[in-house]
Amino acid sequence: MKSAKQSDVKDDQKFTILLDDHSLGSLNSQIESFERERKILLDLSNDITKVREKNDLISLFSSRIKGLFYFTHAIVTLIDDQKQTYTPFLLDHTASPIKDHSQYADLIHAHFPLNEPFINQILRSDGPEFFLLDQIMDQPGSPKFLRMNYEAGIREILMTPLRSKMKTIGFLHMYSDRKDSFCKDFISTIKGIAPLISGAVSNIIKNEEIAYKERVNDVLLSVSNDMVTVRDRKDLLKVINFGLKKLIPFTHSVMTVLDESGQTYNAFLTDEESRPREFSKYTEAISNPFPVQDGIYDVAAQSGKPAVFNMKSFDISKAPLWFRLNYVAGAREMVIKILPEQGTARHSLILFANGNSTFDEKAIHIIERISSQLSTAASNISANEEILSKEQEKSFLLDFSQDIAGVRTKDDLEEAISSVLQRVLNIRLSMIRIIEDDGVTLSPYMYDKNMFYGEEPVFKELASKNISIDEYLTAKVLNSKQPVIFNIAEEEKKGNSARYLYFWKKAGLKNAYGAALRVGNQNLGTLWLLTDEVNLTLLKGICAQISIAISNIRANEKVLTYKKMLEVENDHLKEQIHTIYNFSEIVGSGAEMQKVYHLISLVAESKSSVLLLGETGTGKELIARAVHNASPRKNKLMIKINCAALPANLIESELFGHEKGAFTGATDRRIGKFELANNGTLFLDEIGEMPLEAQVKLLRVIQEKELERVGGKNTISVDVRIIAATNRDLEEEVKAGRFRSDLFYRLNVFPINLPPLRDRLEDIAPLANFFVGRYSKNSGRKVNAISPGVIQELKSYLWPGNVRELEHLIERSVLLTNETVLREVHLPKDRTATKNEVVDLASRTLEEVERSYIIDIIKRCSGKLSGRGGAAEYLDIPATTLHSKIKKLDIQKSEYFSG
Ligand SMILES: Nc1ncnc2c1ncn2[C@@H]1O[C@H](COP(=O)(O)OP(=O)(O)OP(=O)(O)O)[C@@H](O)[C@H]1O
Repeated sequence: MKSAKQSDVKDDQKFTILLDDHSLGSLNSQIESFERERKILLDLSNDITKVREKNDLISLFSSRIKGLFYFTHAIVTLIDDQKQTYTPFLLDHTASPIKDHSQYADLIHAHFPLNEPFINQILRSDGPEFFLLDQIMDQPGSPKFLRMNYEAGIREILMTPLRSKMKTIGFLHMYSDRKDSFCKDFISTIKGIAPLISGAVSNIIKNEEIAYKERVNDVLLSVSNDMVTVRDRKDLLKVINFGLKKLIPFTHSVMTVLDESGQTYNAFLTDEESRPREFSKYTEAISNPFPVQDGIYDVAAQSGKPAVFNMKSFDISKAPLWFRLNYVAGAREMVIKILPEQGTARHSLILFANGNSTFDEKAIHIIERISSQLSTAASNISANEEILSKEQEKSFLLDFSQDIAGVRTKDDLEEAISSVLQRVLNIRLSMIRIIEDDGVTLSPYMYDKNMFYGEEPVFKELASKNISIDEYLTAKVLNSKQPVIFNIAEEEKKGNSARYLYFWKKAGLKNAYGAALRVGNQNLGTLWLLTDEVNLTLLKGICAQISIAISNIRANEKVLTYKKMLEVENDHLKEQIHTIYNFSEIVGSGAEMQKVYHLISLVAESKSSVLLLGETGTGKELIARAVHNASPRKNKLMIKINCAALPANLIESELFGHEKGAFTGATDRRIGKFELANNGTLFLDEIGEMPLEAQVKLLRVIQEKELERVGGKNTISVDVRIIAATNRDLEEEVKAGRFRSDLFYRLNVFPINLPPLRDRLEDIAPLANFFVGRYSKNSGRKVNAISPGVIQELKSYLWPGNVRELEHLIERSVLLTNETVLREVHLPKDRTATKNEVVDLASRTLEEVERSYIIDIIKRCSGKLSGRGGAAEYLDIPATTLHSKIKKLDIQKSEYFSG
């Protein structure tokens, strides 16, 4: 290497040559050369004062020097003390042979390390240093621009340190493509010019600094003015993009806000310029919360200063989603500033850049200066938004409460809910469940039938089931004061209530919200909504309104049901009054009836089922009423069902009631007889006529003491005492398969047989007198007695229709008489034996039949054998014949006077 120092000529040496040579010619030429140099320097210093564009300095310098010496181009680089690098500062692009090189653009912004032999040599030197490129360009640490220039034909370089106030501020690089360009004079000229260039460069730097500061101040002032007028997020974004971007060349920005717990942060402001917007996961990235402990946010929070990140140095697979998306979109550097705390919200500003070193000292300083204003603006926006949303909430809840106030029925409520939740808030109602009276089960109350299109039947089936208050999700909701958010995917992972989750998932929404419906502190039920996002305060308000509405509707329904029940009860009471009026007395004190009374007294107090057996008209209903009236249930209703008169298709609904819409024609809810008889007595008349199918259901209710209304979902407990009656032989019916044996045994707990009237001869006269009293009073007649002849006639009749037949006969006869004594009754002509008797006859001998028949007739004739109304007349045989038969058949008086 040829040292620049070797060709350096000292001033005192120049003087020696002048004295030694005494050559005027040479002196003159030197003077000329000095003159030329002086002029060039003078011109240059004049030019420099006129420089407007900083690069003009280098072009002017080059053109002036080129008037004296040959070289290709020159540049000035500046030292960055902090980074210990130097970087191009003044460039003469047109003259540069590498201006078309693909790396030229990068090169002119590059920073080259100071700490390498080539530069160290220049730093140590007090003047220009000359180098041959081929000797230095491949040295370790040599800057790459040397080789690039060499490849473009450059062979020599003259490097001159530029110094200001004893400090090296940069270098003047001069290049030449010819050998030996940098002669002694050239070097000496450059050495002379160097202070001038240094001065000019430092002036440029100073000016640039001043201009930059002014610009920063101007921009920050206008940003700060704009910031005052910021009302919403959009305004703020504009200020950042149009203001801040004038000072920092970032590509796009994001602002985040910390959640209340301080554990996660969310996007607060997103930039239209953001390229990740084009990615499908963008929405997820800007709506999801991210944990603060992600190695980015927490690092920035700890540093307190704007933290610059080289995005390349991150393990992308582990970085948060927003980071990944930005990286994929081309961002390589970012800076995060956690803005100073204002109120409760803590915002952060994130700026992205595609290249490196965008966020330098200056950028960081600007971010610092703007951060407090930015934070105030963001906090104001948050506060404004909160006020606005509170106002919206209030007016929304007011509207909703007005809608709800008008709600009277479930249908109204459904309409109000769907119009508000779905149409206004885009929330789907999954289900409302109500806690039943038992306090432990929840039954479905309302759900969106169209929600699970295509799978309605499966959903309906699932939704129609009762669930326990201990069910995992339900219990969580009922025990929480706030609505509970369930992330569907997470719940699914946990494996909870998988079938519901399946449907929730089908709705395509991320979250399910469960809220307890409450009135006061009382849990009423649960409300399930499907939505991705909902304002929890609003949801609480909605729940409160819905709770009140449901409790009103339910109260209303209860009142209506109660009213209906009262109406029905009223009908029954009227009937009962009528019945009591009719049957206030059971007439008959004969031995047979005494047995019956005894049995009634034994069973009445208990809850046992009673089975009343006896022919038609024997007074079974009367006895049933007597049992009820003698029981502790006497103040409740005795409800009668005539099983023979029930239409087959309505038996169930009659017994157990039905819900509205349970079947065609069920336009209203109906309370069944069982429910009506709750705590009272159910009298099942003509039980033997009940169809088998209904017998099964009856048995179930009697056994389980609970029922379900037709079309209903809830079981209703009932406490009912059963009294059944039949004139059929139930055992025979069981044998014939027409009556279920299990039901028979259930009913036959305490059978009471009512005697036929023909076996109660002693009761005939009191009964007849009783009916005469009743019907003469009812019809306004004055009949007050019955002739003995009529009594005799009545006793001798077989009474297939029993007491009822007697009653009707007397009623008719009273109407037909004008006298005060009933002297005539119109008994049917056919007085043949009843069917039972015929059956009976078959098993006995003729003599036995004759004997019992004669005793029976004498009994009916009250022991009178001959004369009018006597047994002989009735038997249509002479009295003497009767006497001989009595003798022959050994009939004792005690037999026909026995009672
Ligand atoms: N001991 C009695 N005292 C007064 N009236 C009676 C007596 N027994 C029956 N009656 C009257 O006879 C009529 C028929 O009685 P009830 O309807 O109780 O008979 P039943 O056995 O239930 O008949 P069915 O089997 O046909 O239903 C009623 O009007 C009832 O008032």
